[in-house]
Amino acid sequence: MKYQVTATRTEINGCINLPASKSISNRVLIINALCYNPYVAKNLSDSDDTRVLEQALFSNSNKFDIGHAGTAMRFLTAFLSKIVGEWEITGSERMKQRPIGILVDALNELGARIEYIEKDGFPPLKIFGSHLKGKTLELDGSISSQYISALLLIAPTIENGLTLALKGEITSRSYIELTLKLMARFGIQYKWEGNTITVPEQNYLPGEFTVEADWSGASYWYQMLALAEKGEILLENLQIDSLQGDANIAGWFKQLGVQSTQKSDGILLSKSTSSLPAKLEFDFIENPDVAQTMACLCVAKKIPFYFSGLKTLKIKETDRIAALQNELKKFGATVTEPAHGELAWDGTIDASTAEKIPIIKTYHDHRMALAFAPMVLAGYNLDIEDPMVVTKSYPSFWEDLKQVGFAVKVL
Ligand SMILES: O=C(O)C1=C[C@@H](OP(=O)(O)O)[C@@H](O)[C@H](O)C1
Ligand SMILES: C=C(OP(=O)(O)O)C(=O)O
Repeated sequence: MKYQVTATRTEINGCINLPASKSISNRVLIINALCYNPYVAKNLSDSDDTRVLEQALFSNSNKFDIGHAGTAMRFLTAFLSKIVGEWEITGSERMKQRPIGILVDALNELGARIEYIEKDGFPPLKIFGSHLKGKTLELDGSISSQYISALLLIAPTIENGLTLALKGEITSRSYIELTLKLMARFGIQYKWEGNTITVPEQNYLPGEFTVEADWSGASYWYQMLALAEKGEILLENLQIDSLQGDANIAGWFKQLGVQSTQKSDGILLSKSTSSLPAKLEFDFIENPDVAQTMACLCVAKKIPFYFSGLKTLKIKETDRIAALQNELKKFGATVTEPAHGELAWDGTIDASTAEKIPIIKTYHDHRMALAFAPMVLAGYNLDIEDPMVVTKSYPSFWEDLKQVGFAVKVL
């Protein structure tokens, strides 16, 4: 199936009820399971990634298929390692290509027994859960912060707690901070000094919790407002003062003419008259999930860019570097990869590769659909292939677009 997306006007106005953060939801689900919390978290995400984790945690089976959900795969692997029993976790074909060896080695060192069912270093996994004993582990922090978060979440419940000595350049540090801040909300004490995080053995304190609106999902509305000629969007329940690292984008978008004003019921996005920068440079090491938003925005606005901190993009839902290069070419933009983890564009549009109605491939990656659809506000007509990929993080995206006046037609 394809969607044909068209902007019926160049102004957008409306109130958007954003999805809840799947990153927060999935951490709270694990914490609640670890402390038998009698309170169900409020405003849990309705995304696929949260649904699969919730289903696994409340299932009577010992075999789980978590589809495309990276956090569910990593967090559940750590969680099941300390639950006595035999478990199997698998996922989508892509999940079977996303590495998990660093986490598996760490858990095996703590006393679990995890075996690879197909290929060494990758899901699916067979887990023989047992009593884990904590120690100091050296861990490569440069591949995915999700391994670190997975270990931290179970750390207080392991005999003697856990100390992680992180090696290499730490990627997605804001997500490690998110994990620790949420653990602290449930009573956990920890120390983070230099590259060493120590979590003593202790009990999580059950309690009530409400999940925040999703800042990565908000990025598409910032992008739309930056592209629209006029308009105002209220992002309901979104808070500038957030646990999520992607709240950084409120600052980034100032230079792109989008103003964020905190209101009692959310953040009001409005247009300011500031002139656009001649070139944009961003480091995505803390914010990998908004790289596609910014790349599509720059091409639509014809702003040359140099992006760094993108090394982990090749092992996400798809190889996002290649996916961006392939699809932005359909707009005439040749985006280069000057070095591993970098993307650059000189602002040139090559008419010979620009397509009249680009048909955007989504590669099983929600963020390809979410980041490309807003480009229609720059005057393009687009077709988006396999548009329901958005349910991984933002199930109501197409409905929200229609609500503010976009035409979305099934082809
Ligand atoms: O912990 C999390 O909730 C996440 C961490 C990040 O992954 P990496 O640490 O693999 O970069 C991010 O890209 C992902 O969408 C969610
Ligand atoms: C990378 C993402 O998710 P995950 O790694 O949890 O599959 C994402 O949502 O952009």
